[in-house]
Amino acid sequence: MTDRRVVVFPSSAELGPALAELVSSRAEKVLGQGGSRFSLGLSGGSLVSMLSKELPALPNLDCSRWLVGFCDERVVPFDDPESTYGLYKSQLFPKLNIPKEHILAINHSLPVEECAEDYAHKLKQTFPDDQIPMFDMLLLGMGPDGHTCSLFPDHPILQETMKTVAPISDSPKPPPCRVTMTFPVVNAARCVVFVSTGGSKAPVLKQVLEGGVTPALPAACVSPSQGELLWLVDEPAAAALTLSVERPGPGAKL
Ligand SMILES: O=C(O)[C@H](O)[C@@H](O)[C@H](O)[C@H](O)COP(=O)(O)O
Repeated sequence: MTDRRVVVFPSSAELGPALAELVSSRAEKVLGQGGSRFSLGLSGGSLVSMLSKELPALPNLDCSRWLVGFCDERVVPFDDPESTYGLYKSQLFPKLNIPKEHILAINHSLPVEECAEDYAHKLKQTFPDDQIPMFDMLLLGMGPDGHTCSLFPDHPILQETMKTVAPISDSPKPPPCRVTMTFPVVNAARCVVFVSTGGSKAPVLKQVLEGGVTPALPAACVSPSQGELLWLVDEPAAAALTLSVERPGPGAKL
């Protein structure tokens, strides 16, 4: 059973710096324990602006041994405002010293099926010793329907067990063509961190964390088999929760 922590912050103004500190401290830990790199999976949504503001604000952050991939991606050109890679490329990457060749982007010019295969191949090459690519940390968001990555409720790819990356050409949320890590990859990660803020997430957060919905929503199926699971949320998102949560004081380390 995954050790799950639910950590509530007054608002995203307090959550953002704590998230950046968490990512940085886990990177230091992995690299300090002899790891040759720190592998991090990014998601889109509000994480883009939060990370772009808070990571560069950390003093002396050295990302030269970070390896960055994407938990899911929209199959659109990088200069399309819908491209998650494109957003990070303009907002975050110029502010960090991640070597360009350590950023795993999709090949958006391929048809969606081939794009998924190509991205799966890149993961295989990047994690040659892992049967399933094992990221040190994945950062995830959750939609109001309970989706995470591009794993949407009731979609057949929720059952995928063979592929590490799946194509989707009928996403209920536009754009329709996407590629996404599958549950086997998400649940192989050493640490998964969800970030969810705002009162519009309160009902779905309660369903995901406290159960009661059958079949379980995609975000509720994230349960790293050997890793940690953290939910970082703000008070408005946590408003309906009755389970016990952590409320760290200012500057507390996670
Ligand atoms: O590809 C997408 O459609 C989005 O990236 C989406 O999956 C997002 O991550 C969630 O909806 C959470 O969004 P927020 O971070 O804004 O809550």
